[in-house]
Amino acid sequence: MRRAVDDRVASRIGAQDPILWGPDAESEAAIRLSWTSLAQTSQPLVAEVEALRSELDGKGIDHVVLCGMGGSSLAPEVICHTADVELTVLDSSQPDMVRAAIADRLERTVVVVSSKSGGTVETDSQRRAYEHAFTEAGIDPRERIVVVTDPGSPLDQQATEAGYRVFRADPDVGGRYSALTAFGLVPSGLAGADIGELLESAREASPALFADDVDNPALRLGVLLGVANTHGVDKLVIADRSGNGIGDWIEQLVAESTGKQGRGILPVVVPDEDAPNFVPSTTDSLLAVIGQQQVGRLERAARLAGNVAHATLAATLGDNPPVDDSAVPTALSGYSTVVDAPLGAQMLLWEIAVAVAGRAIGIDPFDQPDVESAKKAARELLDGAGSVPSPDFTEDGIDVYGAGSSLAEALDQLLDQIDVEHGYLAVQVYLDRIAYAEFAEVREVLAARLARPVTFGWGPRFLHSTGQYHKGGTPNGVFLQITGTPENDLAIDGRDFTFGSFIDSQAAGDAAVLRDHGRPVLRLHLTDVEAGLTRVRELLS
Ligand SMILES: O=P(O)(O)OC[C@H]1O[C@H](O)[C@H](O)[C@@H](O)[C@@H]1O
Repeated sequence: MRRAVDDRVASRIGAQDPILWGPDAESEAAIRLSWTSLAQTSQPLVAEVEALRSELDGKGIDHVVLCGMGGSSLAPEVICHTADVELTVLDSSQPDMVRAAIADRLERTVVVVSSKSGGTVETDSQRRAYEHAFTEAGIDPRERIVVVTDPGSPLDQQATEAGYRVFRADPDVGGRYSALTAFGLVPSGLAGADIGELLESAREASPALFADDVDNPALRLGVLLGVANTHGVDKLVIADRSGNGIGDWIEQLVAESTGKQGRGILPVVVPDEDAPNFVPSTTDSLLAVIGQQQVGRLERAARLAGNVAHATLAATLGDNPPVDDSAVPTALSGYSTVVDAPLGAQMLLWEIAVAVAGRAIGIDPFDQPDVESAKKAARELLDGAGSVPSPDFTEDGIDVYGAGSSLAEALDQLLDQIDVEHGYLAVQVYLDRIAYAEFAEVREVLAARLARPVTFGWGPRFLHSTGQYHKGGTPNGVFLQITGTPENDLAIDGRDFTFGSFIDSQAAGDAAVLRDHGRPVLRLHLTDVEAGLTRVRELLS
């Protein structure tokens, strides 16, 4: 901790010093650090977004849909939940989900299409689906589609040509650090969240969070994560009691930023501190509680509501082992901490902490080198260049892609491959995450059964988050992939593939890349989703 203070890490991040992560990361860092001043630089957006909201309100357009993936949707989702305003987030290529979103209040809907790169296929396909639906309904898409992208991206060009309203974001901010740019602010502000207050809370907290001070909570959290990781503690169990989904936002920030070069921190998001993996925890996990709940019965956790300047981390760490390079892993594993602050401040706190941790771990926290490999494999399958896998056998309407002669045996074989000291299981479910939301409870069942960290992700959403870690991070995961036949497929205008073939290729492409990386994968394809999920749940219990 003292070294981070002496090296002025926090203030140098604030001053956007690109050399902090070493020479290999310098060129990327040089174009990725503008997030540190967004509390000020994004200010002009507040009035612009408010003006557009009033204009739309005046026309009776009050249902906001956000089409976007990863960093382009996770922040607005949290901001709107926290503000208790409605935002429909469409971050899927699952055809039933796309169709359900489009069928919902189309005549009163404005669609924000958000993509930093402007080339994400899910987002492009969702835009095409809405353009088609608006046109069919006799509604001019120019009246209803708002685009957020980086200047000069392919989406910027298409949208400008089409005559859409375009918000151009700061290109010197990466996707997962873009919460306080147009990516977080435009959809949230249109949905009715107080984005001025969000920026204000980040602005107020900035001096404390960029201070070279042992009591700086962002620095303390970052050093704790980094030091623990270099001592083999490579999981962070996040008890998200906030109920606003910030756990999923932190998950992307931590997983994509740190999970590369065979290293990193696996975030394990659980609903509260009673959940398996939080209690009991494993010796390779740190614990964090997010939210305003009483956590007094946790042995070492402290509670502190209110301003981040007095944040709990400082209080908690103050009573506990010094965080420096001599700290032994046993002192750090199972270590609990509590993060609680207004949302804008909390986001900035985590961003700084992850940048600090990345420096300690020795990786570039601003790139995501392994996400592209799965996208490429999916593209090859769609283009007919890759070979479409065939199931090894079928049982009870479930196509099994993996070893074993029965479904039960295939599952047991997969679970047996989890390393008992350092392994984890990732459950990846490419289904309608609203219709089958309850299936996520299987995480707890498996965590209790296996006594190892278990993560749960909806595909393709997780591909833009933990997907980087699964392929590039510490190689100790095993993967259970569940896909399903949709109720109805959906065509995509101007494309020679459908939403159904796209999501299939995404799952098969990711499985192929995971296998290429030597990771065990079992894919179960449910030809009857309801019945298949019931059967899988029975077998996993
Ligand atoms: O905003 P976009 O360019 O569409 O990117 C959406 C997401 O795509 C990729 O998966 C990246 O790994 C993510 O960091 C990013 O947030």
